Amino acid sequence: MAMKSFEALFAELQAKAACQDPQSGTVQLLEKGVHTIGKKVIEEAGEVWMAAEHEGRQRTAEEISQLLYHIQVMMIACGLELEDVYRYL
Ligand SMILES: N=c1c2ncn([C@@H]3O[C@H](COP(=O)(O)OP(=O)(O)OP(=O)(O)O)[C@@H](O)[C@H]3O)c2ncn1[C@@H]1O[C@H](COP(=O)(O)O)[C@@H](O)[C@H]1O
Repeated sequence: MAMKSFEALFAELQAKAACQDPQSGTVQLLEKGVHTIGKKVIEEAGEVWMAAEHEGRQRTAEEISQLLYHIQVMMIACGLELEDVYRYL
């Protein structure tokens, strides 16, 4: 399986947002706005917690990937670049 880095996914999502690809789930989610995206972030965070407590390493990794995705969608919805976040790390 081809691995995708956090940075590569972010670049892909920014490109999708820029071209407004109507097939893209990301574009559809961005249209719904920060309130809906925020709910997905919380939902995925809860799923990470539950997986970590009860579902093992692989399910936890999967849920974390979904949380990272939704965090990136939130960043794009807020007009944030990777550097805007990285400067606080
Ligand atoms: N990495 C992801 C990714 N992770 C999670 N998700 C979305 O998050 C959902 C998971 O949420 P849930 O756990 O609630 O599962 P679900 O019940 O299927 O979710 P619902 O759609 O019903 O809310 C998935 O169904 C996807 O819609 C993702 N959607 C897209 N990507 C990647 O983003 C890129 C752009 O995708 P598109 O915008 O769809 O072209 C591609 O590289 C994709 O692989």
